[in-house]
Amino acid sequence: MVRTGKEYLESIRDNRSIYIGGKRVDDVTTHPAFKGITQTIANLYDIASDEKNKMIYKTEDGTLANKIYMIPKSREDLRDRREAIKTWSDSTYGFVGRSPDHVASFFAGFASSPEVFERGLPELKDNAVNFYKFARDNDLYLSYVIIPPQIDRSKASHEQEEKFLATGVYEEREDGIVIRGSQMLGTGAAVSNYLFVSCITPLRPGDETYAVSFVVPMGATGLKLYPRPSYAVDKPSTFDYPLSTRFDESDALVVFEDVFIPWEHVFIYKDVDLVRAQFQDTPAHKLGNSQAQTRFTSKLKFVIGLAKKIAAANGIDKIPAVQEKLAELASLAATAEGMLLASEYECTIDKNGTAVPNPRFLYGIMAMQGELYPKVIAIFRELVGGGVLQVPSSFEDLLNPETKPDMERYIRSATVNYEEKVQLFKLAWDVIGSEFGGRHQQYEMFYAGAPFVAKGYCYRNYGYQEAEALAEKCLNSYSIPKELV
Ligand SMILES: Cc1cc2nc3c(=O)[nH]c(=O)nc-3n(C[C@H](O)[C@H](O)[C@H](O)COP(=O)(O)OP(=O)(O)OC[C@H]3O[C@@H](n4cnc5c(N)ncnc54)[C@H](O)[C@@H]3O)c2cc1C
Repeated sequence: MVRTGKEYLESIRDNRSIYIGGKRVDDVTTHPAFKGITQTIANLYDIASDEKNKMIYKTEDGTLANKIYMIPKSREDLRDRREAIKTWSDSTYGFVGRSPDHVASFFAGFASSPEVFERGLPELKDNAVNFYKFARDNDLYLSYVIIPPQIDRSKASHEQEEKFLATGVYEEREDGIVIRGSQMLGTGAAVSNYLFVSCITPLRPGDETYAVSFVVPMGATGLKLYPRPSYAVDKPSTFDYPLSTRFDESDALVVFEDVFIPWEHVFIYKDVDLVRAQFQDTPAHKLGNSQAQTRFTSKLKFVIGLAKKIAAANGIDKIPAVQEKLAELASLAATAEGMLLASEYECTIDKNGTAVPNPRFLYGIMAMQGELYPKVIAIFRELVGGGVLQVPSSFEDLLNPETKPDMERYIRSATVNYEEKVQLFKLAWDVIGSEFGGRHQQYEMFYAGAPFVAKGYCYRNYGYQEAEALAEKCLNSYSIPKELV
């Protein structure tokens, strides 16, 4: 089944506990902090359920599902899956990081490797695959929190001041477990159906209480979300803040106040090594991050397109020095896209027959992302100049008969009229200068772990043998001369 937007909106009216501005949110689909993003996600589901967008596939079990859940079996499948993901990311211009395709990709990776979960408790071994099928066949929106809260990073979870600061097992019962503690950072969690909870940060011996992996419906009793301030509220209009008002997916601290999780929703129980293995010994992390790079590629293209249009509007695009800056932007975007395509072209087929993106290129671009995106934004910032601030406070100044003539006369452009100019520059500000834009720099630097973590993936996955063999070959091709000259 592939859901429509309306079905998605109905599915998230479940009395979930979200606190914002000191109050509990009544209905996430109508609250001003979430209305924009829920409409955006609903639109994604409408796109996917429309056959002409080619986002539906036949699963291994003969059901019809959204391609975001596909387990790719070949390079062609990877391409097909990427094109589906791109259809979504182009529709949000890459500004919704944790759209439903992100965690769905992780679950496709889990389900492709059932033998990894067989290493754990026998009674739990089928749960990840069963939940994958349930999520796939109901086209669910999954989000995740897989990082312990930022308290004292020099200490393991079991060494913190209190036992249940990070999410852990408080009680084991016959029918399931009781979870207490908190986890960060639930992007999109407020508007998703289920939350996947685990820990991707390396756990240490003694951390067994925290070495779990499970899912929980967003409406579960005791599950509480504390989102950061919304960037969508109090904005005059979408014309004034085109991205903030529609794509603010929200990030939230998640608190578990003794939340009951039935065994069928538990995939890993008190197993430090298996918690690591679910991400690294299955294709989950690679499929999830190839989704992320597809989205990132859409975003870079969008920013570069906007930069080009703004340069033309200001009549600076004919200046060779400006063309050089536009070329620098283009080369950065082409590098990211090229690495994504290379990871697909150079994929490998694992022992389960799953096509896995090549980690050399996938983690190669992820390791650069923390510097690449801020660099793109810095160049864009330089190109737009003060134009982003030489705009009226709201669209109403373009309509008011007292102010409109001044707008028409003084907000001019080499190539576009005053309305188009204001529209262009307000969009640019939402990329580089609004709170939403600032959060996006933080997002691109941290969503897959801190920059040193992303570089660690690159270090471990480059495959230095080939490079070292070349260096060795060169070293062996000469030696100290036998005689003095
Ligand atoms: C906008 C946004 C959205 C996010 N969405 C999600 C989400 O949906 N789900 C989720 O689970 N997580 C999410 N995250 C959380 C993200 O995964 C974490 O921010 C990330 O793992 C880094 O952890 P941290 O923020 O605690 O940084 P820390 O680990 O505290 O690191 C901060 C800085 O400390 C320094 N540092 C710390 N340790 C070391 C070290 N060992 N060596 C060298 N330097 C070090 C580095 O300079 C590092 O950049 C999101 C983060 C952001 C910013």
